[in-house]
Amino acid sequence: MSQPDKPSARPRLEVKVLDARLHDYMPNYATLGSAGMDLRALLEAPLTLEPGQCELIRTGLAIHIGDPGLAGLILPRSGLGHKHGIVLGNLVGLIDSDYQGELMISTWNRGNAPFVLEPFERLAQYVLVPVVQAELQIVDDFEASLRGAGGFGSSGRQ
Ligand SMILES: O=c1ccn([C@H]2C[C@H](O)[C@@H](COP(=O)(O)OP(=O)(O)OP(=O)(O)O)O2)c(=O)[nH]1
Ligand SMILES: [Mg+2]
Repeated sequence: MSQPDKPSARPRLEVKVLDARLHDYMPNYATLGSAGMDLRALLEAPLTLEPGQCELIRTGLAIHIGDPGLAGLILPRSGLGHKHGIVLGNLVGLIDSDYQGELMISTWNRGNAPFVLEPFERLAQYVLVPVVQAELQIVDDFEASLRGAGGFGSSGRQ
């Protein structure tokens, strides 16, 4: 594409700031091409996560997407996950378009060393994605496909 960094029209999402300190730390896209906005840990003091420990961490923000054609994803930050083993207890957070509560981050230390999470540290990222809702239609048989029911490595490894 000739202008890969050209910003496209952005949906406008309503956000409630549940803790006034967050006004100084509102999520944003770090670069024009960033897919996610970083979410910060709303903590009163540093929190030590022991190896294997998982805690639900507040973000202080509620985002109402309001459009069933969109959803939010909470994803780990790659640096925290790869270098420090700080990932999500639910692996991925899926935020429904009608959810109006506070965004919470299930924070899991899957590593071998304690990790100290600092107040307002960027902990995870929020990605807005398109969603298609489906209707299920019950049938007795499918029209045959090339793959059929083959899966889980049925095509080999090479
Ligand atoms: O990491 C997450 C995952 C979910 N949520 C919120 C938003 C989401 O819309 C709601 C419900 O999430 P989900 O449907 O994944 O959880 P559930 O266990 O099925 O709960 P529920 O019965 O409320 O749907 O919880 C978060 O704040 N953070
Ligand atoms: Mg659910």
